Amino acid sequence: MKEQVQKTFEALFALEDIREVLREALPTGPDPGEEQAIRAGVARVRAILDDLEAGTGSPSVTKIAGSLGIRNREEEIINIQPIQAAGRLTPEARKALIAYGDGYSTCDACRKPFRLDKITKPPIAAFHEDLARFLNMDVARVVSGARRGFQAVTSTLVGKGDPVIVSALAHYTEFLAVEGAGGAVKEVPVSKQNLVTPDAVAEKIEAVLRETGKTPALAMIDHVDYLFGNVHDVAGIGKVVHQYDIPFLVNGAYTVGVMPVDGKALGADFVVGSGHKSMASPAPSGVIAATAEWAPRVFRTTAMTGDLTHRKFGIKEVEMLGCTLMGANLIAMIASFPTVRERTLRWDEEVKKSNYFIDGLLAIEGTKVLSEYPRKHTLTKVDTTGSFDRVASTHKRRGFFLSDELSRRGIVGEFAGATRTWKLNTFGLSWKKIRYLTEAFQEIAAKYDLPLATGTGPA
Ligand SMILES: Cc1ncc(COP(=O)(O)O)c(C=O)c1O
Repeated sequence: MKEQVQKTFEALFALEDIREVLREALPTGPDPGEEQAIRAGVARVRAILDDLEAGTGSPSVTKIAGSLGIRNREEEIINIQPIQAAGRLTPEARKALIAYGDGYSTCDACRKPFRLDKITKPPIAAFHEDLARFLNMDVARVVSGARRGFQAVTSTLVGKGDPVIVSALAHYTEFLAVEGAGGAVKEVPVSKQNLVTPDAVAEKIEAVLRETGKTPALAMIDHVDYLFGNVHDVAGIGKVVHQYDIPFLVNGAYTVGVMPVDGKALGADFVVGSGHKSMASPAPSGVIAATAEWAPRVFRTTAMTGDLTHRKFGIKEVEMLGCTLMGANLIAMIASFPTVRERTLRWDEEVKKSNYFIDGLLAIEGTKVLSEYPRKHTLTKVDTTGSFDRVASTHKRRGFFLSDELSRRGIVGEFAGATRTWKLNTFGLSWKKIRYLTEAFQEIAAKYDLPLATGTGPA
């Protein structure tokens, strides 16, 4: 059924393509080139059909999305929204959403042993193995968001009153996961550069030991934090926490799916990633991976039986509530995976683009970068109080003037009216778009007489 629906969609869009091609190819009036034009048209139609048959082809997802009233935003605009950048879907994922939208669409061929990660058709089992390999971990599961990964680990390892090490830049969902398990967060302060250092982690552990007499049940550190997009020395921190025999969770919400992440090299016992944030997947989706040492605990199967019926559910994993990411979200995640895996290898280029843009922004006098600089990530916090915000104070649109100017140039994603200290993300923008973006900001600066400085560094 699913395949039929997809085929019908494709056929419809192919027809539309054909019509467009013919419209272009056929001249409106009598024309000596008519026959040639028709031939060219037919050749293009044939190419479209060939593509279709080969499954490589052109029934563009933009059109599918368009027919459903969904705009394919990124084709028309430049989006610098800080948290969406690496979650945007691939065309393959968009197709998968349509084909697998029905409820339990992934479960048609669920056979013994009845569990999502064991399904071979579609190849969900193989995807789990790919995911573990991708992160250089031993076992992986999909979850509905990074937060459910944190929760699985805290619920397994953290008991009432247990201290848990997090950083002062930890995401709120880590706090909630600790709270849900009855634990107590112990925050590691950050350095002047807003970095979490191994030394600071060691000091905090010592302080916790002194104050509570307890070894922390878990350390959870964000590989890249959500506030500054700074890259923290998680490998160094991993070494420290292991000296105290504390299990270590690396929160890769901003790294898994955009840059290479080698869990074992980081000393991670658990790596958690966010599908909708960084793996070109729909929300909610995410991943949790564990080492062979910890997997049996966090992915333990149920021992529960019914007291009346004595039913058993053997293979179902307690923390995963049996099965997790069923249906379209999972298949879309799988559909994006080849692209995601490949793009992590081009991370250096993403960082170069990020620095190119930030340098261009810093060239506008009064602008500062609050994140570490040069940039090591594409998520950056900037301070434009001394530049664009000076214009806002006298402009009749106040703080909205910058958003107005940007949207006139096809740039969206900043929080309109909240552009004093603010975050943006350049991930996935082509060099052409990066240059355009840089010029657009400088053009706006020039329009309002904000001078361009040379050799500007960070704050
Ligand atoms: C650093 C960080 N960790 C975790 C999360 C939660 O991720 P998810 O929405 O996948 O649960 C977010 C995003 O909201 C985040 O920015």
